[in-house]
Amino acid sequence: MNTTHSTRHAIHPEDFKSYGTEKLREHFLIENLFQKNSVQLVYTLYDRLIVGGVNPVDQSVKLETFPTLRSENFLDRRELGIINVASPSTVTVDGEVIEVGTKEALYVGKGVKEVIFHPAPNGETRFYFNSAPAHQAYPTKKVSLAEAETVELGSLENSNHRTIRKVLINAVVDTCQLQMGVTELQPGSVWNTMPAHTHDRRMEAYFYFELPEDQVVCHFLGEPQETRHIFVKNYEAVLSPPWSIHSGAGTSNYTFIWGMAGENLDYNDMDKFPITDLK
Ligand SMILES: O=C(O)C(=O)C[C@H](O)C(=O)CO
Ligand SMILES: [Zn+2]
Repeated sequence: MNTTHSTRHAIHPEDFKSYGTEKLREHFLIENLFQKNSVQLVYTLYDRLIVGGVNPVDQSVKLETFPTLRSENFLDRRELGIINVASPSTVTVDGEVIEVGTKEALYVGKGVKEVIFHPAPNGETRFYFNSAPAHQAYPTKKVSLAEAETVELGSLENSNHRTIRKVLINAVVDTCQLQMGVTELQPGSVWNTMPAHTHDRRMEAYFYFELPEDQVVCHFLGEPQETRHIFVKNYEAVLSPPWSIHSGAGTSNYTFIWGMAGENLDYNDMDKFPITDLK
């Protein structure tokens, strides 16, 4: 088996308040997502979203089921959103070879039996993925950046000028509950998702990349009136329960992938907090 998996339990916001650095990192930070020729994944009990990474270097890597799922194939009861965060490469979905360029996305629906990730010719291959329980089979679809719903937010003056590309959202592709996108900070801008928000009906995971190796993002989480922070490095992810804000400030600009699952597919269903009310 080429898969390493672990489980993250859901945390009560009152308990969260007592957590120190080590516990916060243990429960919310996901490190080491890319290990040579393997799938690394975390099964969360936040809407049962799976956060994973695949790093095929010199051999193809198959997405295999694992004991927690108790299903014959990974996607027997799930859907999958993949985003390529390195060189252009290919993924085979039930025998069909699909080219996935850098930052392009691939939605794979429930019922697909075989997903195989292939190394890029230069060996620089990293696929990030999220998977959520699914109750309907929707077709597999590749989504290019040009097909994404794109919005520009923020300003250089407020250090938060960024481009949000909603690649896997219901205006672009049919999904059961998964939504994913790529947000790029412009040079000189370091703040994502400010004003910060929560969305009670969906959990979220943020995955940071294109962050220089010697730089970090200070990611904020917790209820808006009582926040905590985690320092995050390149290729690391942070879980955000529905009651938590998710926002970060980097020591440089960077890119991140957001992925959500839960009660609805309404990206705009979020409660924004005035910056001056955060504590
Ligand atoms: O920079 C941002 O703002 C975001 O990318 C926000 C995410 O899309 C998000 O949190 C959606 O709920
Ligand atoms: Zn959000």
